[in-house]
Amino acid sequence: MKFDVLTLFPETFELVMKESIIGRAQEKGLVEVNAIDIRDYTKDKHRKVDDYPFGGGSGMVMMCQPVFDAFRAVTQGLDTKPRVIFMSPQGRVLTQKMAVELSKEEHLILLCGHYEGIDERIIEELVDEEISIGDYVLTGGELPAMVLIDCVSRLIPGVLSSEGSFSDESHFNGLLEYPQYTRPAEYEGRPVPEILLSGHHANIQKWRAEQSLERTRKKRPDLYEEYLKGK
Ligand SMILES: NC(=O)c1ccc(NC2CCCC2)nc1
Repeated sequence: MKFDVLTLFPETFELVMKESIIGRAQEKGLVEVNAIDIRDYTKDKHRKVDDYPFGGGSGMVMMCQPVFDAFRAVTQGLDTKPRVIFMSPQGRVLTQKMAVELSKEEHLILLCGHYEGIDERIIEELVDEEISIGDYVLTGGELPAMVLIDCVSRLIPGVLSSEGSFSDESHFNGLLEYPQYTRPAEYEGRPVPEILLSGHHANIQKWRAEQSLERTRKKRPDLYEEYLKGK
């Protein structure tokens, strides 16, 4: 899986994306994250990437030319146009289901805006879909892009050592995950639920399924409703 990220802050990506799981996935050649500096594609000597909004208003807007040319540089020579995602508060809110879909793509281009936004013609012409990581506004699309890369990459076979653990994790089966415990069996007088020490795998599985249902009903009644409908 290849992510080409069009951004004004490529170094932020290199820092975060070479760490831990994503870093190891890149070393294994399972994931490739390229940060492309939009500013490298400006045409003027001041490397200008933004300008005042037509019609007035506060803040600056990212201009078309550097983004169009950065996009063309990334896509030239490709026989198919990769899916282009603009990280935006107006986008479809990212869910685990969407992450599973996206993890099946070979190549994604993520566009990170800054300032007050980007020229609408970029969205009309280049963007296939807008994705949001939640209903709040950020100063840039870089953090949302890193969130998307993280939750998509971990679904790619070989990226996580403990594969197959997806079926139980939160949101995978539409429910929240059961509680997790590790050694010691008692910490400052707080015991681990007996059932987990019993070695009865069938009973443990049953207990975990009940816990998932119970905590989803309590913490996320919306998901619980969905889950009951789907049954
Ligand atoms: N909720 C989000 O995923 C999100 C994405 C981008 C953003 N800000 C960017 C969008 C264009 C200029 C700054 N804010 C919020």
